Amino acid sequence: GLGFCSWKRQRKQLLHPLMANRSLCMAGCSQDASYKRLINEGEKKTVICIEGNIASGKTTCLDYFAKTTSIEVLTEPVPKWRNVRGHNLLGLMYQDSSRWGITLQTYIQLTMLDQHTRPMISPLRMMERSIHSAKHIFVENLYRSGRMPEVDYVVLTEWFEWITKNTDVSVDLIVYLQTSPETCYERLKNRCREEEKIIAMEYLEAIHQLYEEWLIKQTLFKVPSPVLVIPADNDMQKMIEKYEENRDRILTPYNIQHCL
Ligand SMILES: Nc1ncnc2c1ncn2[C@@H]1O[C@H](COP(=O)(O)OP(=O)(O)O)[C@@H](O)[C@H]1O
Ligand SMILES: Nc1ccn([C@H]2C[C@H](O)[C@@H](COP(=O)(O)O)O2)c(=O)n1
Repeated sequence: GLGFCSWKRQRKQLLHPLMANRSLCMAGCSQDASYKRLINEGEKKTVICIEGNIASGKTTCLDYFAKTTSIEVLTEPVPKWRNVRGHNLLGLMYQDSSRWGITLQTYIQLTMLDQHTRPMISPLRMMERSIHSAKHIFVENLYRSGRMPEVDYVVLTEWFEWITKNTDVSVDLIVYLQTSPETCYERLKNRCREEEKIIAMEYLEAIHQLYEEWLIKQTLFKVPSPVLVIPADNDMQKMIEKYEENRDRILTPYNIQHCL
């Protein structure tokens, strides 16, 4: 019928050395989500999310693919987070995360929903992060570290669950730029974003641990798609080589490759 992969083919993907383990349930969820999009829009569209710690090189990676392909590239809407009708939510959050963490994350959830659901202008969309990592990494970290009250966490969770059930925020492939927190710390200092000057090594370590639990160990929350892991501690030249080596795997996710 629609040409989706069989379970057998989905499972073969586990054999690729760069692919992180994934549960059987995930494969089903991914199929359902893709199916929903296909029904809704009449043609297959593919969404690839670039994930990784703060300053791991996601924007740089997206810029590279934006320059070398004709796909649609959506960077994280950080400018919006820095200026919501004159309010800098990112700055407020870093000044006082217990007070403003919930405010920032509520707005990030909205802006990521907007990114996921806006009409696609090309058959292939590459996004920086996703509504999934906003919830499973950043909200989770605020809650676990005692900087988000349980009542705020459960309200955000209810919103997130409603969104994932009732809208199409599906993802076909997660590309995880896997870095050490030390590398991110160095890159963060070089990037020198004003609001982030306060970020300590411990914060990057906590985000790193959550990413590893979510995408590598797959023990945190359900992963919404297959995961391609690209070690990303290397210099720019080496990273470009890795992007080229993985170009086909990134731009033609396995479940799409075998079903067209
Ligand atoms: N492979 C790399 N080696 C050294 N510096 C890098 C590399 N990739 C990105 N950078 C630099 O590190 C900083 C963070 O990169 P960026 O792409 O903005 O990360 P992210 O979008 O993940 O936060 C930027 O100043 C960028 O120029
Ligand atoms: N859900 C999120 C997403 C991002 N942030 C913060 C982390 C960074 O300071 C900034 C942008 O992230 P980057 O692209 O540099 O990795 O936004 C957050 O607090 N919550």
